[in-house]
Order: sequence, then C-alpha cells, then structure tokens
Amino acid sequence: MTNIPATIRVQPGGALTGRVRVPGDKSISHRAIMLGALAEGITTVTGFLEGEDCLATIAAFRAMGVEIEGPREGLVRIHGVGVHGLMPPREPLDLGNSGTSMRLLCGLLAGQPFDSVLTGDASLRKRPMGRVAEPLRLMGATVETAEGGRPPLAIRGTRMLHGIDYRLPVASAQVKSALLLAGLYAHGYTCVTEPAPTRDHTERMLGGLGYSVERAGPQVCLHGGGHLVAADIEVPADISSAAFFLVGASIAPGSNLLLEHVGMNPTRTGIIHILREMGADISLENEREVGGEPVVDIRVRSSRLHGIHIPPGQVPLAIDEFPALFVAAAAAEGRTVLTGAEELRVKESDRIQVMADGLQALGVAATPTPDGMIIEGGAMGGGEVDSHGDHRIAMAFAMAGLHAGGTITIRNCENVATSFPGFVRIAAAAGLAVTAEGGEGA
Ligand SMILES: O=C(O)C1=C[C@@H](OP(=O)(O)O)[C@@H](O)[C@H](O)C1
Ligand SMILES: C=C(OP(=O)(O)O)C(=O)O
Repeated sequence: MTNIPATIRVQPGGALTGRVRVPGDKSISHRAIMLGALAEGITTVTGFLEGEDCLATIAAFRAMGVEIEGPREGLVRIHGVGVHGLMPPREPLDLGNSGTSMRLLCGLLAGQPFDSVLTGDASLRKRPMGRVAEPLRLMGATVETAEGGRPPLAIRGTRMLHGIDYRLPVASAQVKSALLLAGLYAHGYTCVTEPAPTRDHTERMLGGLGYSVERAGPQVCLHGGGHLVAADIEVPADISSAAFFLVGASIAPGSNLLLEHVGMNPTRTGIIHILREMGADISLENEREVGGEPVVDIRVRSSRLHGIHIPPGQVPLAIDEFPALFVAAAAAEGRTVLTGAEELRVKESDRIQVMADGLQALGVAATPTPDGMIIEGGAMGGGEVDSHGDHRIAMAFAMAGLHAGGTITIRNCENVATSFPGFVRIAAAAGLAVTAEGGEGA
C-alpha cells in the first residue's frame, strides 16, 4: 500500500469530451480472484482492476498457496486449488483499505480447517465487522473481533459449519457474499434474505463457475458441499469509477463524453436513475452481455441539473456513488435531499460528514443529517478540502473543479489508487484541469 501523501489540484473550468474507458470493476475483480482460487482448473481473468484493494485480495490468496500469474494489463491467471485446497497463511492477512476483501474473506475462512487473522489499514480497522461475525457465529464459526466489533479478526477454523436462514439487518452485498461463501462449506442450505436488492456479482459468478444458486425474490440460497469449475471471466469497466465522469460531464457546459464498456448490472445502476431524475442527459448505447454481466457504452452530455429528493429505493443501488452525487447536487439548481443512507457513515470515511465539511469549505450550503444530507445547489468557490484518505471523496472533489469558481486543492488522495489507478491521467486527458503532487497513488 502506498503511504505517500498525495495532493490533487484542480483549476476551474473545462469540459469533458472524447472517449474514456475507466478501469475494471472492483467488486467483480475481487470475486474473480476468490472464486477462481476455489475453482478446479485455471481461471483467466481479463479487464481485472489493478487497484490496491484487489491487489490485497491477490496477495491474501497467494499467502494461502494459490498460484496467481499477473496482473499484467488487466490479465490474471489463477491456478485454482479447489474448494478444499487453500493452505494456512503463515502471517496475518493484511487487506489494506479494502472492506470487501475483509468481509468476504471472513466468510470464506470461517469454514477452513485452519486458523487465520485478518487485519488492515487505519481506516479498515475502524469499520464494523460484527455484521459478518455475528451471523457466521450462528453458522457455528468462531470469529473474534477487537473492541466494538472492529478488526483485526481472529478466525478459528472448523469443518462444522451449518447452514442458516438469515435476514440481513442492513442491505449489504458484502455480508450476503460472506455468508454465501461460508455456505459453500456448511452442511445443508444457507439462505440470505435482503431488505433491499444489493449487488449480485457473487451469485452470478458462482453460477458462471457451475455452482447452483437459487433465488426467490429477496432470498438467495445455496447448498454446501459442491464444487466450482474454472472459466474465463471478463471484467467490465466499473460503473462506480465511471460515476465521476458522469457527474463531471453533466455539470461542465460543453461536455460530450463516451464511457466505454461499462458494467450495467441492474443492482448497480442507481447513479443513472438518480442523475436522470436530476435532468442529466445520459444515453445507453450498444447494450450487450459479457460473461454474465450486462455491459453498455454510456454517452453523457452536459445539462442543467436540478435538485431532487433522492428515492430511498435507489440508495443501495448507488451506495458508492454518493460522494459524486453530492457534487452533482451542489452544482444543481435548488435543493437535494438524501435520506436512508446511514451506511455512508461507515465506509472508508464517514462520507456524510467528510463530504459536508468539504462542500462547506467550498462555500456550498450542505447540511449533514444522521442518514443523509441536504444540499442547496448553486455557486461554488475554490478552496482546500481533506479527503481523509477516502478515494471516492478525493475523486468527487476533483470533478467539483468543473463547477467551481476557483482552484480546489484536495489533500490525502493517496488512496485513489485503491479503486482507480490512473485517475488523474485519464481525467486530464478527458479535459479536467487536474494535476497531482507527491504520490503515485493519484
Ligand atoms: O460487495 C461489494 O463488492 C461491495 C458492497 C458495498 O458494501 P456494503 O456491502 O457494505 O454495502 C460497497 O459499498 C462496496 O464498495 C463493495
Ligand atoms: C466502500 C467501498 O469499498 P470497500 O467496502 O471494499 O472498502 C468503496 O469502494 O467505496
């Protein structure tokens, strides 16, 4: 993990034009490594995200004896060891900044015949893990957390897991996935019911590798004891990374941008629905299916956005896009109100507070609430904001430069490399007047 502090600076003005292919989907890349490692045979992955979060997942599986070639230009070859082929790691597995790695691995490791310890960086060590540890205990797992259910996690191996029928208290794809991964090792059926739809990449990929997953409305079930067969996986561009460009092009007059080969899984499209409701000019071209996931090219042109009450049903479908959406709201005419998004407070940073602080520093009337934010759109000045080491906050404020009246300086941007290596170069090529100092991260 790079610890070099990086500053991103954006001069006001400019427009986004041309064609951009953002890097591969982070959620799918993690799962490709995990499920490829558990499959029988060699899984070839293309379009893999070479971001630090996914590299942490690769390192964890290498530490458990899995041979993984690459990544090189998005190509990874995983020599699967089968569901029962992982080896005990000699040291704690350090998952850096990645909540997805930690939560999914916690489920997967609960059913191994060996012990393991999971840790991470200062941000990850503040994030709640009780949400996975508690249901895993109901399955017979032993997972110890530090105070308040935080990492590090000490997992005692067992071959005695049993399936449960679990209703998720929060809409979380990470918890759902952790339980399904534990369910591969459990006796009987493991069923998870979600309060609202969340990303279903785990279910899709399990199916693609030959594991039977049954869905009925909000419930998904699998039976333990099966096996996975290697297959090629093509990872589409990450809609959560495309989101910064969707917002940037919408708010910068004169923009006309094509975002290529973007994953359009219906559990991830909240950003499109919300921006369109705000008046964005977004069209989907060349819709197709690649490796079991819908993919499109997205054309976005600048438009006059207006404030809205964000439909609560869209929140889980856009959960990582709110930093960018808050910038869209700040550039829109009128008031935008978000509710039902308290989950934002337990991401890489408290994304409600940190975004409100940054927007206020730029002169925007942004009022944080326990579960959302109220933003009065309008003019925005320049100024200095702190991303608190949160990749999505850094990239959201970079796009704010397209609307601001002065230079925006963003501190602590080194973690941009967790999800979007090359962000500054790609954004500059599209027309953002952006520079980075002091770190490879950005
Ligand atoms: O399963 C996943 O890949 C993810 C699920 C979401 O987290 P939650 O499950 O905590 O909502 C999301 O915020 C995260 O970036 C990736
Ligand atoms: C919340 C995020 O990721 P994770 O939970 O994997 O750290 C994110 O990428 O916005």
